[in-house]
Amino acid sequence: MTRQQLFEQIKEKESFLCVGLDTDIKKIPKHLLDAEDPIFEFNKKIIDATKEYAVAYKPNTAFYEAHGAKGWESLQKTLEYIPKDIFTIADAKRADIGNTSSMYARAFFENMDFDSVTVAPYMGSDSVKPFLEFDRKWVILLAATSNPGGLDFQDVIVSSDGEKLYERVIRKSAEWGNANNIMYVVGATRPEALIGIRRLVPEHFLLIPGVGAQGGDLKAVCKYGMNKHCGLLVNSSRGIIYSDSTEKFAEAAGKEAHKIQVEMAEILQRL
Ligand SMILES: O=c1ccn([C@@H]2O[C@H](COP(=O)(O)O)[C@@H](O)[C@H]2O)c(=O)[nH]1
Repeated sequence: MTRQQLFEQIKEKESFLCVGLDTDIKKIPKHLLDAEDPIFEFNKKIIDATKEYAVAYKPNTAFYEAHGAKGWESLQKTLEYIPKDIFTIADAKRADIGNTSSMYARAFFENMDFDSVTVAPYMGSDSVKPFLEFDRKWVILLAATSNPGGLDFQDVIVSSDGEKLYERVIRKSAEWGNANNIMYVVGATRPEALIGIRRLVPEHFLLIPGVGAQGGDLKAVCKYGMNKHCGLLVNSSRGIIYSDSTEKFAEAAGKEAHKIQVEMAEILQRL
């Protein structure tokens, strides 16, 4: 998917909501467990109930990989079920030496046809560049993550002018691609980081996880992170998909997604 197509989705739906499909077999309603593929059944209903409000879906691959070959199958079926005009993110946090990264890229972009994959930057340019060789595909690079331990390394000062490691990651990696093929992950739990990040990459999309279950604040994220085209995809996983554990789970997820979309529409109108 191109940047322009993503802008159009955001405008049309008045939303920059990404629904996280972190589907945990232990948390899905019991009545689905009799289905042949309970994870896919759950995802189908969540997608049906939220697709009007979402511009992106982000399955975290860990929840599928944990089930081996059957889990990969559930992931593939889920990907195929997502409407084609909605942006898809394989949250896999990959990267390795160059030839291995090429294989990861093929797995998510050729074999599975995701629009994007999350990539860990720690191994540097040759580990990231193979992901950038695919037309209309995106790398979403981890920058300032939402978890408390993110501060352990990402905030270490790496130069005499006070540059932090996550800022170095963004500044350097922005030279490997551009705003049409690189996004950055910034946690909603640290909106203050967005001020400096926007100075480094004013035009790039930012993927923001951490609203909902992790307590991040949507308004603060928008205040510091939005650019004139929006430039944000804000993810909520557990806060939406597990808002109810009864047979009405999908309806509840739809309501939760709608509530966030209404808030987003108000913010977008002020742009
Ligand atoms: O910094 C990061 C990077 C990735 N994630 C992922 O996003 C979702 C968040 O789930 P919630 O249930 O909405 O908390 C999950 O897949 C994480 O692995 C993140 O949270 N923070």
